[in-house]
Amino acid sequence: MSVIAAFYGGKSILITGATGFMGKVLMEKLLRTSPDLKVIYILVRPKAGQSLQQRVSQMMNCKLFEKAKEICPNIFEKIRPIYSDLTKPDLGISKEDLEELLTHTNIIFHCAATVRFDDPLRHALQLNVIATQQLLFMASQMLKLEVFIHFSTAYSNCNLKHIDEVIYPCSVEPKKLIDSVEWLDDSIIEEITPKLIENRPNTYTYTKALGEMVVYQERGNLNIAIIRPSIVGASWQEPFPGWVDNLNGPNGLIIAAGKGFLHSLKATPKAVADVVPVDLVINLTLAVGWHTAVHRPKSILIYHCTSGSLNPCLWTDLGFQVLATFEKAPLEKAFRRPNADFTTNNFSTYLWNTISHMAPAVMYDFYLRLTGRKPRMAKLMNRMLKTISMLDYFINRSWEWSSRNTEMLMSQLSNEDQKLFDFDVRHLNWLEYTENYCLGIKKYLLKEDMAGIPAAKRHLRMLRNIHYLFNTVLFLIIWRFFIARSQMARNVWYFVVSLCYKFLSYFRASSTFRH
Ligand SMILES: CCCCCCCCCCCCCCCCCCCC(=O)SCCNC(=O)CCNC(=O)[C@H](O)C(C)(C)COP(=O)(O)OP(=O)(O)OC[C@H]1O[C@@H](n2cnc3c(N)ncnc32)[C@H](O)[C@@H]1OP(=O)(O)O
Ligand SMILES: NC(=O)C1=CN([C@@H]2O[C@H](COP(=O)(O)OP(=O)(O)OC[C@H]3O[C@@H](n4cnc5c(N)ncnc54)[C@H](OP(=O)(O)O)[C@@H]3O)[C@@H](O)[C@H]2O)C=CC1
Repeated sequence: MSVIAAFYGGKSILITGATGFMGKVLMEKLLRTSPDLKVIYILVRPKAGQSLQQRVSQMMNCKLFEKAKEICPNIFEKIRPIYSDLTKPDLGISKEDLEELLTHTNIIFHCAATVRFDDPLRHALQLNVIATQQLLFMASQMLKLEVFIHFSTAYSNCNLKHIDEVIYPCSVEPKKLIDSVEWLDDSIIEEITPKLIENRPNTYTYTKALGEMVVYQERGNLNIAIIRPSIVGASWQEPFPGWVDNLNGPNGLIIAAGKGFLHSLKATPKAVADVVPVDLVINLTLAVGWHTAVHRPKSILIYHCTSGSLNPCLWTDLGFQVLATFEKAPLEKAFRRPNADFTTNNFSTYLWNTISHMAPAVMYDFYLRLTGRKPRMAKLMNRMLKTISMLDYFINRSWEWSSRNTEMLMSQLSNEDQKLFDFDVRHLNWLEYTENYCLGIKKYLLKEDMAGIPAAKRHLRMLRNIHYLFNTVLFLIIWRFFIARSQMARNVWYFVVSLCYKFLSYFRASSTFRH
């Protein structure tokens, strides 16, 4: 019997961010491996015109939960959605719901956050810091709470090269900042944001660092652990390979490469793609929850969940594996043939952005206009270039994360738990993982049918022919232009034509001779 699975049996578990990428996988694994858990409270806000119940049933009816439903048939009874908006006072939770949570909750997994890189500081602070503070306050009143697991990111201290499993001090006290933004005007906050985040690239990494500090300062007697994953990618094995449902991290650019939008990307040749599969992160999280509750460490332990030091994969290798997969299983309705390369300096990046991104988009928009349709490609390209500029910082640098706590935990698991909750990234085969990742994007994110692959391949062949035709016509036009204007070009042209003629005559003569 798995010790970890048994630990979650009979427990009342509170998850924030359960409708997010990691939250769903966490919930799925809990229901599949500990179907005898008592209840999972999930804090949800209504969204896109859907009520709480509608959102939750739509989520639970997705393919991700199919296996869990077989093992835990009464899955809907195990989930108790609770209305909450984390940006509201007291997290927007009603008095009755709060009472229930305070009385019953045994375990908290705090996943909710804004992960946008361009969020205004006020909003990022509200979700990643103030909501965490409020949740800690609520946790401190819980009668049966055994453990509080906080999700941070390995990049919360990306201003450092080597990052240890410790909480680093922030230059501004989180509480002082929270007080200040209450009365500061939005325009002033925007002005001081670059000064506050200093050498971090965005408000996300900055507020995640502040969030950790708040956890440390307001820990009281709570039994807390912090998980710091790097870039979380599609599932590796569970509940099936390749599951992914959003455009974050590398996903958007993988699609852009597969659809033929992305043709060049600046990446330092030796920079490591520190991607970790979502199921591996969740396995570590559940192991940490068990360990922290049972062993009650004296201080807050931080667990890095990264791949670079134990099983590194470079962005360049990952990129070429992505292209190789889309060669075998192309995405439907590609704009151009997937054929991308990495650039290493700003000049070549600018050049290729102009030639292979903006120029085809502008030409295609011209064609759309000519055929009476609305141009849209240049807008899409600009959006992709904006995304690339936001991710540039992470693709062109490498970090070292120590992982002593994660390794210590691995050594404490039983043989069965090491298999059921495998978080050893050394077991990952990158080639196989990347292939499943791309196929997962095709199937689960873009909802493309694998039966459409022959048609997608035909479409790519047609694009290749258009490409050759276009290049030939372009060459002839340019050449005609030169010939008309320069004697030198005409001389070269006559020389080449006479050479070809002599070559052909020689071949014809030698083949006649042989017969
Ligand atoms: C040469 C071969 C290449 C082969 C491929 C190689 C791939 C290499 C990829 C390298 C990626 C490196 C990634 C590093 C990430 C480090 C992460 C640190 C880890 C974390 O802790 S947090 C989790 C990560 N968080 C994110 O990734 C969020 C990033 N996104 C944003 O902040 C915003 O979305 C962004 C980029 C600022 C764009 O904002 P905006 O322009 O306002 O657009 P919207 O988000 O509102 O969306 C509008 C529209 O675009 C679609 N969308 C959203 N995101 C993407 C995306 N990444 N790519 C493409 N399209 C995207 C979205 O669905 C919307 O569509 P609509 O139809 O609704 O308009
Ligand atoms: N994905 C990654 O690559 C990494 C993620 N992390 C961390 O892991 C955690 C989970 O990330 P991930 O699952 O990817 O993020 P998602 O963006 O997929 O999910 C965020 C979750 O937070 C919820 N949320 C956001 N705002 C509110 C609000 N105002 N009220 C209530 N709920 C809200 C969202 O709810 P709704 O559905 O209503 O929007 C959603 O459930 C985060 O803490 C993140 O910092 C760390 C490293 C890497």
